[in-house]
Amino acid sequence: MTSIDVRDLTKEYGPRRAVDRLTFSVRPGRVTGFLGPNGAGKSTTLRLVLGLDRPTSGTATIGGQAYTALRQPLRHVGALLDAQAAHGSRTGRDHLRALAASNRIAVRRVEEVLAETGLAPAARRRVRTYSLGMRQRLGIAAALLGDPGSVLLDEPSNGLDPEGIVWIRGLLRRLAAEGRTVLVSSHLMNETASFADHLVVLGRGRLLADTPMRDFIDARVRPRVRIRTTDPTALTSALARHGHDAEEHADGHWTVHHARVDDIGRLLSDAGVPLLELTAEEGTLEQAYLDLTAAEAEFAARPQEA
Ligand SMILES: Nc1ncnc2c1ncn2[C@@H]1O[C@H](COP(=O)(O)OP(=O)(O)OP(=O)(O)O)[C@@H](O)[C@H]1O
Repeated sequence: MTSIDVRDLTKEYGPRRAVDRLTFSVRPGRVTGFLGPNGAGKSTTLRLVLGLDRPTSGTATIGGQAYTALRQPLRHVGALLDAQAAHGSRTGRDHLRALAASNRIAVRRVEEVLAETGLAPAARRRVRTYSLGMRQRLGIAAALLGDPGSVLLDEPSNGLDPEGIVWIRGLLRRLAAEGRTVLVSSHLMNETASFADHLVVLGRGRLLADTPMRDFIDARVRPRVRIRTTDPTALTSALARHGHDAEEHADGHWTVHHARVDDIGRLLSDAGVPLLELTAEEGTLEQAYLDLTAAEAEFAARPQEA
């Protein structure tokens, strides 16, 4: 299966560097979340990978080849960049049939992707009558039409209802499990956390992180433990003996910061503290992402302060 390789990629629009010497690889068999604040350069990078724009310098390849060098590119890479791209006066089925014909894709694939994206009942309707969520599904159907080894999706959950969001999550996981290369940009952290294995994070055109999602979170958010007990005195003294501080909350539960549930559970058990609840509070992707981008903003602000 194919990797997407971005090497020293730079794109300047006049004096503005939208993408700045970016190097990363998107590997097959996992879902890579593509994150970064507004204007970080995600869409520009996707456009460069898809040959829709020319880099100022550097390269972006899919399975070692530039997109523009691929014969029948939809068979190699499927992309959803702009769900509004389909012609409003065509039916969903005709839109996909036209795409299949111009890319020498078997027409049976049209029915397969209509079924896969849940659009079969709406296939005879004109695209202009589609809701935002249906257009999004049509864009995803088009991306899957050529049964591609790589899939690039820009904000695929956009406009989808809760059922659609659950569906896209399963679809992304399945595409990765089939060995495909899956890159998904999103601003929704909870959503990204539900499907991504790996993250590539940009800030002001540069690479801020390229790491497994679990490592990304663990490196930035210290774990906490949530406790409820019938004996707060025994709890706080047992914790204090081991150098832990506990914070009490209005509803009576306690938080031990910077601590692992296994360690706290063991020491409270040894001390005979009666427990009603003992829960690991793992860091979230949102906390870790905000921590990284805040640090980046601080770094950006420093030269101006000097
Ligand atoms: N065609 C263009 N002409 C001039 N500047 C552009 C063009 N396309 C993008 N830019 C600029 O490049 C930078 C990166 O934009 P880009 O759209 O790639 O970011 P993004 O990470 O996708 O943002 P968002 O999350 O808002 O979609 C921004 O400063 C943007 O204004």
